[in-house]
Amino acid sequence: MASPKRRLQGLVAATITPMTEHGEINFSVIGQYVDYLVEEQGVKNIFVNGTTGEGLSLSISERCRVAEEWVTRGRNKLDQIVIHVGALSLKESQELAQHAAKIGADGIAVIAPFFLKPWNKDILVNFLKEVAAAAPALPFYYYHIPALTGVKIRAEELLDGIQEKIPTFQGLKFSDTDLLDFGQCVDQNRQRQFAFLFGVDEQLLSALVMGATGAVGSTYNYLGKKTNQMLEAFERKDFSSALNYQFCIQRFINFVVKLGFGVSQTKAIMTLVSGIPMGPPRLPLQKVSREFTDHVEAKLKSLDFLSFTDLKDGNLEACS
Ligand SMILES: CC(=O)N[C@@H]([C@@H](O)[C@H](O)[C@H](O)CO)[C@@H](O)CC(=O)C(=O)O
Repeated sequence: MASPKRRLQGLVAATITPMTEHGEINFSVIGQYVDYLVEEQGVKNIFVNGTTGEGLSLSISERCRVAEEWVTRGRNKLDQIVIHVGALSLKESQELAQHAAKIGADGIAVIAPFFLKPWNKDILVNFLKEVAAAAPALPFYYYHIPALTGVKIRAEELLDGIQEKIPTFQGLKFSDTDLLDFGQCVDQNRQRQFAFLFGVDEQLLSALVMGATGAVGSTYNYLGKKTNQMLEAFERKDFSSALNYQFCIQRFINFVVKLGFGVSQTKAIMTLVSGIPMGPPRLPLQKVSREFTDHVEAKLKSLDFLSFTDLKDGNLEACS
């Protein structure tokens, strides 16, 4: 059975795949990106080639090269690197899983195939099992994101008996707002050392209360430091401060959600906050407008989320 260094916990940044203006992957900034996450955001775990990384919009060879670059650049700097290897084709998924093992990744994750879909739990588990078996030494995570895959099989149902079928099963990345389902995943698996990684950043505090052991998300690329403050407050049982941090983070996410928020916007925000060029997204996603960037920059400043901001006295929006 796979034995990770230790259970994956804390914040995990769902990495962006940096691209050039011509739509090619910009490998040259990944080293700088690793340093930024560790030094500026205090985030030492990453989730590569997922939704935020446009993993499903990359070719198989691009996905392998991106994974390789993160593993190489992250060596001795990052704690854990999980590679998302989900694909519509089982063969491709297995190839990606084998590759992740070969390059020394710390784990693999898989979403449900979403074109020809598994229509019940057993079929989905069989698919996941075949992928996991291609990398028998790597911890395996199921990536539950029903709003995007359209596969609505409840995570709680999926977890029932999963380790008997998939011995390397190590945890769940839960990108959904159904806290009943999430809570029951935790409650029914208390004896197991699974990682319960929540994936809705604006609701993380509620998931911590339910027993989340960590979180994977796009905003930890640039709000990692702030979110870590929330985790620390929660840890020391200072729930009032934890709630203040969550509300502060929500103010920002609520603002961008109203403007229209997704992977393209994440790329633009990360460029703005980190100064590292993330480039445009790949089609079918569209580059954001200049207007969006201007609005977001003003908001980030008002919340004191940009390090170079001079916070004005009496700024009620900023969180301490
Ligand atoms: C649908 C989506 O992209 N959800 C994000 C969240 O981090 C999301 O951006 C955040 O909660 C803001 O809504 C993550 O769950 C996705 C993720 O972890 C990934 O990129 O694999």
